[in-house]
Amino acid sequence: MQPFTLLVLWASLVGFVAYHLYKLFKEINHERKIPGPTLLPYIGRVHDLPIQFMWLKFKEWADQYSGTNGFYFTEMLGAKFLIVSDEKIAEELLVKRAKYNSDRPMVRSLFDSKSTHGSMEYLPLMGRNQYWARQRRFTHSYLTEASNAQYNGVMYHETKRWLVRLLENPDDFAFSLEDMAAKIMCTLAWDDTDSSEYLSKTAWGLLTQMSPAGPITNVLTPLWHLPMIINPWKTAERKRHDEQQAWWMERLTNTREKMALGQQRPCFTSQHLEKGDKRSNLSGDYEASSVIGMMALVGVFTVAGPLSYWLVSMIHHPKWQAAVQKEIDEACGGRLPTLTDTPKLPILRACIKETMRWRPNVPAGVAHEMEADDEFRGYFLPKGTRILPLDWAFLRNPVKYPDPDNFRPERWLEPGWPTFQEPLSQYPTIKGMTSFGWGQRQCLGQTVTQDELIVACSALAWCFNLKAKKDPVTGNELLVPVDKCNSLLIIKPDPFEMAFEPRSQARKEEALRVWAESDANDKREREEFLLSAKATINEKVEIV
Ligand code: HEM
Repeated sequence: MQPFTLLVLWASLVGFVAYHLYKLFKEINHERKIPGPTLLPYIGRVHDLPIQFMWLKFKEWADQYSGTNGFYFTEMLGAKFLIVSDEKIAEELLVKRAKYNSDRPMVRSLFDSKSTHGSMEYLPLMGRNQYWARQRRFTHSYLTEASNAQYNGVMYHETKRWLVRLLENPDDFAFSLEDMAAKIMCTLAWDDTDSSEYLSKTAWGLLTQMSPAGPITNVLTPLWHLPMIINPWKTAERKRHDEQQAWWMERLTNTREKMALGQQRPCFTSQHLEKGDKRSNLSGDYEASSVIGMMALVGVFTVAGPLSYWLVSMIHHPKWQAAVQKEIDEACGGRLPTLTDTPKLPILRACIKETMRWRPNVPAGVAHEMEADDEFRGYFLPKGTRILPLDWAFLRNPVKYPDPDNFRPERWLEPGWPTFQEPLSQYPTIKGMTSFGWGQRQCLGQTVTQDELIVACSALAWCFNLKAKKDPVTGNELLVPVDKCNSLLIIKPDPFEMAFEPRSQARKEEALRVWAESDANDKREREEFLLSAKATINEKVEIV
């Protein structure tokens, strides 16, 4: 071919592509479109959205584009996002229009995250389908029953164990904190505290896999479709998934075996197996092991986040730490607080709530996916749009939360602040915070979270002065960062060092004593249970 002909062909091709891209650019950025950052054809806005601390960029765009709407639009590799920065809009879209705005977007790096094909594995990620409906009912009833019945004892027991672990090995606090949350969930799910370490491991495994900051296939989604043989992401996920499911199933099978021997104390799994599948509509063992496993798993990183931030906020705000300690000492007369003291502890509750406002642990929010086209405030929203309720923006609204960047628990305690509510025996409460999500998908763990935080944070205040650690060489205080954290969907602070100073020798001794007593009671109850099981079996054998 002649060079001139080649040149003309090239020029035509480049011209065609440029015209096509320009047309597309005009189309996706047309005037009547919902405001938002300028989009590029095909990639939308993926090029300058950082994977790390994504919620900060979303908030920056909200300040630029939300205006009086309280929302803006963006796109990433074809996925459409309506980012909501005003909680009243979230209420309208996700509560009032919940009927068709309660689906979930697919998580690319999980197999069948929405259970569209019947995997039945991850309740919080499921589409709005039959599995979600029955598992939500199941989870709700088990968590409610647990809160009405036995779980306070489990929380007290594990908190006492934690205090002693902190006394004996304070430098391991990040591990023992999470392990305490895991032990509570393991006791509720299977009455088996030995599983806690593995539960935490699987919890972080799943959380990483489903987060945009996890495998690259969550952002560059086409990579997921490479053939298995050259696809390291799929291979790794297959292994993680299969191990996790096998472990959940093994927990259920072990429970059943122990029940047959009369050696299983009550727990979610034994309760379910006793009732049988019909009562709950679950399809069988696989689904039951998954819904219970998922409940246990979710209860680890969700509670570990605010509890870790509690340490950070107390170290940085000694005045509030002293106020919480004084309140507890006066209300409880020197003994370890319990949940029955809650109405008398508004300062404690205010500091917990303010910690969750100041450092929310799901800062980007959890997306809902639209199941139908909709018209909202004069704008067209196509089916499949992901509605992201940006919690970081809600909780930094300067009208509702004056001085939003600072830790100000008085906003919950003093008349004159927009968020003040009476009576203080009931408020502040973390239940209903925007951080727990919206409408039909609202979090089912609010009571567990509130109870666990009250028990654990009050126990810390009762036993310790939480302080910065001193450098052994220079004697200078080691900085505890306030803004260093991971970037997963649910966050916690990066590892830091701190000191747990017992408030007095007497408190230290009392903490050791109450744990020894609780441990001895627990062991005695377990032995008695096993003895009575043995006696029942012997009786049955004699009768036969
Ligand atoms: C600080 C603690 C927690 C926070 C901030 C939190 C936050 C959330 C959020 C934002 C959602 C999604 C809501 C939506 O889509 O609108 C959610 C769902 C859920 N949460 Fe929590 N959560 C916490 C603790 C827990 C705990 C301790 C449990 C259980 C033991 C739990 C169980 C669930 C379940 C099962 C769902 C799925 C609900 C559904 O999809 O229908 N959460 N949570």
